[in-house]
Amino acid sequence: MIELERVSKYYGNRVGVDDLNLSVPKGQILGLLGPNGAGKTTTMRLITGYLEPTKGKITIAGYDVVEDGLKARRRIGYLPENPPVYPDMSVEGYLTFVARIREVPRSEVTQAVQHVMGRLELTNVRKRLIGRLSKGYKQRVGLAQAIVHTPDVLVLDEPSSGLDPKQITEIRELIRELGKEHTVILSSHILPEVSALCEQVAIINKGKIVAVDRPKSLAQHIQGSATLKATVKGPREDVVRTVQQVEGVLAVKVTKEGEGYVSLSLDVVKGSDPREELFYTLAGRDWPLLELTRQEANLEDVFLQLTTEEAGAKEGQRRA
Ligand SMILES: Nc1ncnc2c1ncn2[C@@H]1O[C@H](COP(=O)(O)OP(=O)(O)OP(=O)(O)O)[C@@H](O)[C@H]1O
Repeated sequence: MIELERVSKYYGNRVGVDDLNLSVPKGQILGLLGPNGAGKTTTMRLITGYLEPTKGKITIAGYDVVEDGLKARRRIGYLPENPPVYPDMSVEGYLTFVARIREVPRSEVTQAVQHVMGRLELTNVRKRLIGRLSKGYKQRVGLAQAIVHTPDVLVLDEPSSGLDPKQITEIRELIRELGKEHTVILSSHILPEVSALCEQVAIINKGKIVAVDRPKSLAQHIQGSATLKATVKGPREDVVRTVQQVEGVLAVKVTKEGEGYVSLSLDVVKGSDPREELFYTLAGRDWPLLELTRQEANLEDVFLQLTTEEAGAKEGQRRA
């Protein structure tokens, strides 16, 4: 339903996105995850035809967004990061206006607006001015304007930004519902959001897609390279030096230090489990091990590993 082939967008000589390939099949919810400035908004604007790619090809339901712009755009509903809502219009008035712009046939406008207001639970506030609504309701209006012309594809840029936790839960529930009927691509820098909603995640960093997979599989990629958390009663420097020498331990970081004890976070070699050796080594030095836990990698670790230069370099060294 959404295809990007070798798409680049440069702003002058500045890279917005570089050589992106992405394919979202019908009915899927794909999350585009990346830190600030990674290129998420640029990707969204390219897909929706608001920006033209410098290079490459984008198609929506088979229509090229540049050559067949109108046909492609009819199939897209877009919720920008800051939706241009009109504060002085009523909810119903605004949605009617959008339905006309989006070329809903005249005879169907009223029904389309009623339907979408029902769907997003806006019927009770239909006469209210948008400017007087809470941020959560404004976001519902934003979603309503995106679906009023029943598009195949929904493009949602940071749909929960600026919402409180209760509103976030509500918006997520709505997006999950919408995902049953639409193909959705949403951008976010919030990991739990992406893991909770999306079947596929594309991680974008510095304009490039660095990984695409199911959230679970992404985490499994680096599983085995789990971290150990240990608290040891003993002198800081000696403990760190000794632990560093245990086979399978890659790096040691002190996370906390108290009177006579030290807490450590240990990176370990993929697939190895140095816990036993660690126990005997510390016992041999008469340093009681107060705590030892193993933490499997999660999506957050993958994200950090793929988007942090320092971590990336470290991973490179490990592989080498
Ligand atoms: N109109 C523009 N002119 C010049 N550079 C731009 C423009 N828009 C974006 N960029 C640059 O392109 C890169 C990608 O920006 P983009 O807004 O797509 O990132 P993002 O992932 O959406 O970030 P955020 O989460 O902060 O919104 C950044 O380096 C940004 O500075």
